[in-house]
Amino acid sequence: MSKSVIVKNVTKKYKLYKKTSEKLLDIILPKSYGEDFYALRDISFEAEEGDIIGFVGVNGSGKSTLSNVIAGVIPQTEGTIDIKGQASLIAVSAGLNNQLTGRENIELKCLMLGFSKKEIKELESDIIEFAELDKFIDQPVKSYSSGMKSRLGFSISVHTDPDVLIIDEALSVGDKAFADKCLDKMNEFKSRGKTMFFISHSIGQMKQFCEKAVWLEFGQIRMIGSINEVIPEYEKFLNEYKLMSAQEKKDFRDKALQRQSEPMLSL
Ligand SMILES: Nc1ncnc2c1ncn2[C@@H]1O[C@H](COP(=O)(O)OP(=O)(O)OP(=O)(O)O)[C@@H](O)[C@H]1O
Repeated sequence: MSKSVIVKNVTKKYKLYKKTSEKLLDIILPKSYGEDFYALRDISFEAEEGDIIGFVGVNGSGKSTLSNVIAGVIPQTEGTIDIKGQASLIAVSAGLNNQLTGRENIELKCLMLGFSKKEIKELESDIIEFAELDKFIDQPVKSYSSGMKSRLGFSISVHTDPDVLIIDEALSVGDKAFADKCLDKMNEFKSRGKTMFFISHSIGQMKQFCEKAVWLEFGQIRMIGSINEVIPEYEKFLNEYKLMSAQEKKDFRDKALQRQSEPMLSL
């Protein structure tokens, strides 16, 4: 098997400012203003062709940030990501221009991926049919429900045949029938040996679909392995986490963030 995605020492740092003036000072003065916040810290793992990897973790653990960084939607602050081929992100709000119609979004996304006008015309009807948008396809996307946006995003992504597919909570907003249709399409991709990353708060969907899992905790990898190893440990943690009081959750989070902000030791 050959490697399709290599994520090496990836860190994503944000600056948190208390006021806009702090942000301005940070830009114009050499002294640093604002507080560093690590949404991802020193993430490394590799995926093989045909791997289906689930990202799990409680809210704010960095799943979407990691998806966006792998898809090239946002840049990492440090580290490298090597991808064999083209990656495509499917997320509820990803990649659609709200001012354009559904049809214009199809054209724009396909043009950006290097398809010719003729190829786009050939793909268009399949994309619209799969997305079940019918007459709404010529309405601006800003008038779409979150389910409609998700269906359009999913349909464009799967029909442009990416090598690496990243699905971030995109199935959670549609209805069951559409989710089943998407799962069928994802299974087709799986049988064709594509690499996929899958994020869902549904542990059932994770177990059904993924073979491996990366458990993120406040921007760092807590565990990585087969789905059968990681999910039981994650569920055990979730049961304990759910029982924590708001203060205990805050202490747990503060401790993790404290560990995270300590300087990293290099080996
Ligand atoms: N643009 C930004 N500026 C500052 N902090 C950000 C930014 N985007 C994300 N973060 C922070 O990074 C952390 C990770 O966020 P992310 O959305 O990746 O988590 P998640 O695991 O996908 O959460 P959820 O399950 O709620 O979707 C959060 O604490 C979030 O507040």
